[in-house]
Amino acid sequence: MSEKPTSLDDLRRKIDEIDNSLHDLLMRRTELARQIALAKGSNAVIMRPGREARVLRRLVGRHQGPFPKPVISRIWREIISVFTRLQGPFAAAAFAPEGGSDLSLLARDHFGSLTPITSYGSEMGVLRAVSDGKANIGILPLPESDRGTPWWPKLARSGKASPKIIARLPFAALDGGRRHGPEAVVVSLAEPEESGDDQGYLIVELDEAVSRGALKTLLSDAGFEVRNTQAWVDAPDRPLHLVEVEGFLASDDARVAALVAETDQVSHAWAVGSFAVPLTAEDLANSPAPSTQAENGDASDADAASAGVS
Ligand SMILES: O=C(O)C(=O)C[C@]1(C(=O)O)C=C[C@@H](O)C=C1
Repeated sequence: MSEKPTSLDDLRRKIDEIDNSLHDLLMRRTELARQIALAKGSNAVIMRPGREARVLRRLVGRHQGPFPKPVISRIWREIISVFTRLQGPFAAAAFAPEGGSDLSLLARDHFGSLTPITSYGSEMGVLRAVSDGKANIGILPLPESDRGTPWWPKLARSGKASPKIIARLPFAALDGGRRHGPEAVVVSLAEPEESGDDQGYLIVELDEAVSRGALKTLLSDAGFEVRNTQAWVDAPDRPLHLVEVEGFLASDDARVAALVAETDQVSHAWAVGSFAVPLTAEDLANSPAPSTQAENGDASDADAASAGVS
């Protein structure tokens, strides 16, 4: 004898109960925002990118079932962004040139529906907005995607008003981490924060022409695992190299000072930021879970869920 199906009314009652529980928890979480702001103290940095990455990695890592992981991340990005704004002023400046790649959309996906985002037609405009304190964060194209005059040499300055790279977007792409859309870095006057799986950027100014291979050897002798390098002659006598390295790079990393002190060819070096490594397609793929559609042989919905949303 087949089991009597639960009535639609009963199922909806269960959904109402679950919605109420979720809502109660959200209100309880919100009450903590005020306490968190107090615990940080006045003038503290509100946004903590390392902590945010850890929260998202933990939730995506423990997630089970067909609810798409990129949407789990999206929901928490909304929550975390509201929490950031509940603790103090928080606004973004995004590079969005006319007819070019509009990074304000990427910023909206990551920093939620309510974060004020101002668009700028030039990378320098974004950097200035952050340096002048008009925006807490700036969204810029990946340094390696620069075709004209690159923006990253502007980070090679000392002093407090020089923005640093603190995050990379998208962290959990809605296309399931397949990297089809635009990518960006986030800059801020706040220091980057370790997340447990990071990559760093340093800028190296050389006294003389050094081949890419020789520069890599120099850097690996100084203890860096180099992933990528970009070169730019900022002024006739100022060859700069942007170097992406494995692992977190704090502003006061002793290897950076040692590179200048112990290497004849390097005249200056700056640690210019770090970012939490974004979630990959593998991280964001849903593990197949028993579902009625799958059991009934309707694979299309289950496949769409396991691949993330497109
Ligand atoms: O943990 C903190 O420092 C918080 O402010 C909380 C929280 C969150 O909502 O989880 C919000 C903003 C921070 O960037 C990181 C995390």
